[in-house]
Amino acid sequence: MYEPLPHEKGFHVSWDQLHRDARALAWRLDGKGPDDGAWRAVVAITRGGMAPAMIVARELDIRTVDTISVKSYDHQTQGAAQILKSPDMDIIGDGTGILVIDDLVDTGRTLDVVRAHMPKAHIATVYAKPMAKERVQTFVTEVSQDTWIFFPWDLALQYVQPYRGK
Ligand SMILES: O=P(O)(O)OC[C@H]1O[C@H](OP(=O)(O)OP(=O)(O)O)[C@H](O)[C@@H]1O
Ligand code: HPA
Ligand SMILES: [Mg+2]
Repeated sequence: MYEPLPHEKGFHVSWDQLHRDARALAWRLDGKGPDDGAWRAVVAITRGGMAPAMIVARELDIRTVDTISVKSYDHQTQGAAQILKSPDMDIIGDGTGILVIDDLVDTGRTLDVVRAHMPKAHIATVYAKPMAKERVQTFVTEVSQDTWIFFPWDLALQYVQPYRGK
């Protein structure tokens, strides 16, 4: 039975930060595709990879965008990763020239499933935890394994008590 990792720290990412970090990811990927440096298509790993994939596709002028739907978590509890929907394999082929984008890699279980589907794809994430960062060819920011990343689509502005007083 899988024991959830102890997430002692929280890393809260705003929309602005996510946008900056996804643009930094695009910058690292620019011109790094096979042959002439171009990428054939972007595949977003839903759902968390969709916003970063859109930003990367926009920056790199990639118009062919598909999705692979993988589910492995219910809130912070991990189960077996399963593919709920595949991309168009006529376009993807073995993955050569395909840029697969996700928001983060944690244990790497999601990417293992994706990699088996597209062995030659280039996998990139915005954030990476040390346990499985080698499963990703390109990422922007590393956070410790005991950090839970909170993405802007899971957050809302709210009042907080000042450190002192009520
Ligand atoms: O490296 P792993 O341990 O597999 O974890 C990383 C994956 O977990 C989250 O997705 P989740 O399954 O929660 O679905 P979501 O993207 O729809 O929120 C996250 O978006 C990554 O895809
Ligand atoms: O740190 C995380 N944040 C959000 N979703 C996740 N899925 C696996 N790890 C994480
Ligand atoms: Mg996900």
